[in-house]
Amino acid sequence: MSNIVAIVRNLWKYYIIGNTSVAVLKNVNLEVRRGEIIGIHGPSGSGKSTLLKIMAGLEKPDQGEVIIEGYNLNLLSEDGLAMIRTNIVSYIPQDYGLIEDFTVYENIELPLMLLGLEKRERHIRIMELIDYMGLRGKESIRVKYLSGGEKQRVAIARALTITPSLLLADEPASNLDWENAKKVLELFVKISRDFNTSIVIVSHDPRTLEYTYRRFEMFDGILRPLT
Ligand SMILES: Nc1ncnc2c1ncn2[C@@H]1O[C@H](COP(=O)(O)OP(=O)(O)OP(=O)(O)O)[C@@H](O)[C@H]1O
Repeated sequence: MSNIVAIVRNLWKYYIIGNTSVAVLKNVNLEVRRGEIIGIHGPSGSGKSTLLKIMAGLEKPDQGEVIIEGYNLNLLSEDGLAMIRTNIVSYIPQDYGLIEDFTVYENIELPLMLLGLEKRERHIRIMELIDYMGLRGKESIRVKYLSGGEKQRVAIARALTITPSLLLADEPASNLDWENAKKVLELFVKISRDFNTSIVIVSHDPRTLEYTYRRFEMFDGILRPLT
């Protein structure tokens, strides 16, 4: 197994805004090592979410490439990209990406159904994750009734159903007060230790960087290491 989980090489992305084409990622390069936590800090609109979505195979770059566990995402079909998302990379969107009317249990169950696990196996895995994330007792509560911190923990539990090599977290602490944000960030540290998962956390809050080992700044589409 290679020590490098992901390589982002010479990545460019443009959006048409009004009548003009605007570069939102400008020659972004990044290597993610196994088991490390990378922090990317930058203001709103600097391109952080766009980078994560491209790394998750949810959007395509205009130039450059992303290689995850040896797979060049540019060369994969839609089925291939779906395989990456169900087996290797988990992306946690800023709005958690949960189904608000479903219970905690049902939200965590969905990806396990996609993986084709039997009901009994699903149950064992769901309860393991519920315990791991400190959500015991909340299984049958609909997500819409949970606090922001609890929703974030359900979103992380769902992302962990596959034990990903790479976990991409978009502003995981931004909707939380700092006490709850710290608990979530400590969980990411625990996950990287327990499963050797590589984690990329993007945030506009510089305090988030305290929980990461290698730090970068994104400004106007340019990614630079922070020293
Ligand atoms: N699908 C899209 N179509 C057009 N423009 C887009 C699209 N997605 C993002 N943008 C623009 O690209 C720029 C970068 O957006 P992005 O969401 O990557 O930034 P961000 O750093 O994650 O900010 P935030 O934290 O506010 O989400 C913004 O100016 C945004 O308006």
